[in-house]
Amino acid sequence: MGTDAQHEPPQSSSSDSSDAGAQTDGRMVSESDDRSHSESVALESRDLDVYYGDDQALRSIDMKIPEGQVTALIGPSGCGKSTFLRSINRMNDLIDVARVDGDLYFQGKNVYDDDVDPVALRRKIGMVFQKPNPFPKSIRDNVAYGLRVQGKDDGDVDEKVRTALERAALLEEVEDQLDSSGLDLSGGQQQRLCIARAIAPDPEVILMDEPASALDPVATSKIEDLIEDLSKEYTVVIVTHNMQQAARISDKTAVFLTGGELVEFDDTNKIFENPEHDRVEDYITGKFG
Ligand SMILES: Nc1ncnc2c1ncn2[C@@H]1O[C@H](COP(=O)(O)OP(=O)(O)OP(=O)(O)O)[C@@H](O)[C@H]1O
Repeated sequence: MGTDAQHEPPQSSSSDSSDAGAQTDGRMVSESDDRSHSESVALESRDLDVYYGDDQALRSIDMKIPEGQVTALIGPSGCGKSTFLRSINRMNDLIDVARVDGDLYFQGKNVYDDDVDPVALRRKIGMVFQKPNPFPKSIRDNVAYGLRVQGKDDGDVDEKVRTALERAALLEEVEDQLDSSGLDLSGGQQQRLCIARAIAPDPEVILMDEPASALDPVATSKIEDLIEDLSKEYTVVIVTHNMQQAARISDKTAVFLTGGELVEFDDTNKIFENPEHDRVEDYITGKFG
């Protein structure tokens, strides 16, 4: 990372919620938008490129992801949505051929700086995957695992496990079976268990890669309600193939198109009702993708 003015780190996203009407994403935030009152930046990518070997998957991505909101990443298959999501908490580090250029700021710090510990980073930026992947352990131990890896498993583990299950809208359904295997739950319950595991260590950000795509409509609807709830406490970034889902649950939408380009990023209503780019309109209206 350079030290010139162009590469000055952004101000850390404080919890200051007093700057309603402040400039964000180059636009004035309307005071009439309820959620904009607390719109500070949680994550910011600058000129982010990602390569797999010689193939470039993302091209010069600049994006400011607001704190305490749901940001949806949409676009056709292979356009780089998951790659971008994984670059936020350095999951791409686990792919041998992946290489990242550019900056990704979280709390005012470039997560690609040499002194950042990716494991510690992932405790603050949790992740939920497409396929529910509970451990072959009890429900309690699945959630407690999230605490254990953060060394927060002292004292009131049970209380913390219950709190996480409650936040994940699962407690009521599993209260009497905390010692049963997580694998015995339905797909939708397993996904909420994975969400409970991700939020147990109290992260700041939750990344979700198509978290409902393997679920039936009822389970999907529960996950969508949960995501909206979670955004009251966490910043949520979600990859989805389902445009109706993006329109229903997100505050901001980023549209990636083939070639790994971020074509448009704006309020979800604007993207779906009046996008700036014809290519985005074509995608939204199903002309391709
Ligand atoms: N582990 C990998 N090794 C090599 N190339 C990869 C790897 N993961 C992704 N790619 C390539 O990077 C590009 C972007 O993939 P990515 O999975 O990020 O897209 P996506 O928009 O999430 O796609 P989908 O909607 O199908 O999941 C694709 O061309 C893909 O083939």
